[in-house]
Amino acid sequence: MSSSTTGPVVDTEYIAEIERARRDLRALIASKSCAPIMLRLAWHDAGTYDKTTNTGGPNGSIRFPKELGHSANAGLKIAVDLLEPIKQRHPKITYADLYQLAGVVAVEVTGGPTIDFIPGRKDSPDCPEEGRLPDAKQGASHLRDVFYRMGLSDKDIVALSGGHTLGKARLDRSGFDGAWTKDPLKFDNSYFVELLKGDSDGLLKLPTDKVLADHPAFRPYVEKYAKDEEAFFREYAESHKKLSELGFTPS
Ligand SMILES: C=CC1=C(C)/C(=C/c2[nH]c(Cc3[nH]c(Cc4[nH]c(OC(C)(C)C)c(C)c4C=C)c(C)c3CCC(=O)O)c(CCC(=O)O)c2C)NC1=O
Ligand SMILES: [Fe+3]
Repeated sequence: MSSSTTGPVVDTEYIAEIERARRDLRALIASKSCAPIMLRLAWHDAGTYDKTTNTGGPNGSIRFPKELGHSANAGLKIAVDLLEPIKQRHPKITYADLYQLAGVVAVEVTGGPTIDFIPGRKDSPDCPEEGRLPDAKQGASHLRDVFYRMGLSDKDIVALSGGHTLGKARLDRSGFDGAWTKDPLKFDNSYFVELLKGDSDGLLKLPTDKVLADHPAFRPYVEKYAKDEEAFFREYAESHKKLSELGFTPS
């Protein structure tokens, strides 16, 4: 059976290859300062998961032009193309594993928490329909619809949104502009500190960011993470692992 149906055989050689790819990813991310877009790529591959149909999720399908063409994925071909040479150097590693490993490394090399990574995701030949990722212009019920569909919780919504500590929005991609934090290449809890400050000094807040501070179900987590970076790191690492393993049963 090919790995496309049963997934890769995760033997000692595959695990050794993963560690070699992890080193290549550290070098790539350091040389290109591309941690934010790598984290966004990992999320956008995983964030299409539907627990009811067990479709979508971290399966490498975002590499196909059809899914890259979805409006929420604008700009992500840059990340896919940056990773292709690493895929060629480590052909046994599935795209699904490579993209999630890139997201884990992106968080770690920018000062964020260590995230447990279990390999073995298989690549899918199928792309999910457009519209499964959240729309930044909507509010709490939309966020919950999307994240609950993935099998994630209110806590996951807030913790994962903390990933906006990295990177920036670009007008030509999403229509939004600017960074969420003062240091977009540092993974820390400043996203939550800025959220509680309200609109200030030219930093970005999407409608889906603002709702985290306004909605009673989300605000307690925002306050917790703004006050206690270790708690944010701990709970972010749990949510990141959960999202990166949607639909995947680590063996
Ligand atoms: C919770 C809802 C949510 C929404 C609606 C969202 C939307 C969103 N996220 C980003 C960029 C964006 N997003 C992210 C991490 C990210 N993104 C993301 O939402 C998903 C995937 C579920 C949509 C999750 C769950 C995570 C968590 C780590 C990074 C690191 C960057 C900066 C990328 C860069 O600098 O190039 C943009 C700007 C795209 C651009 O202009 O290049 C937008 C519009 N991000 C959100 O969190
Ligand atoms: Fe985002």
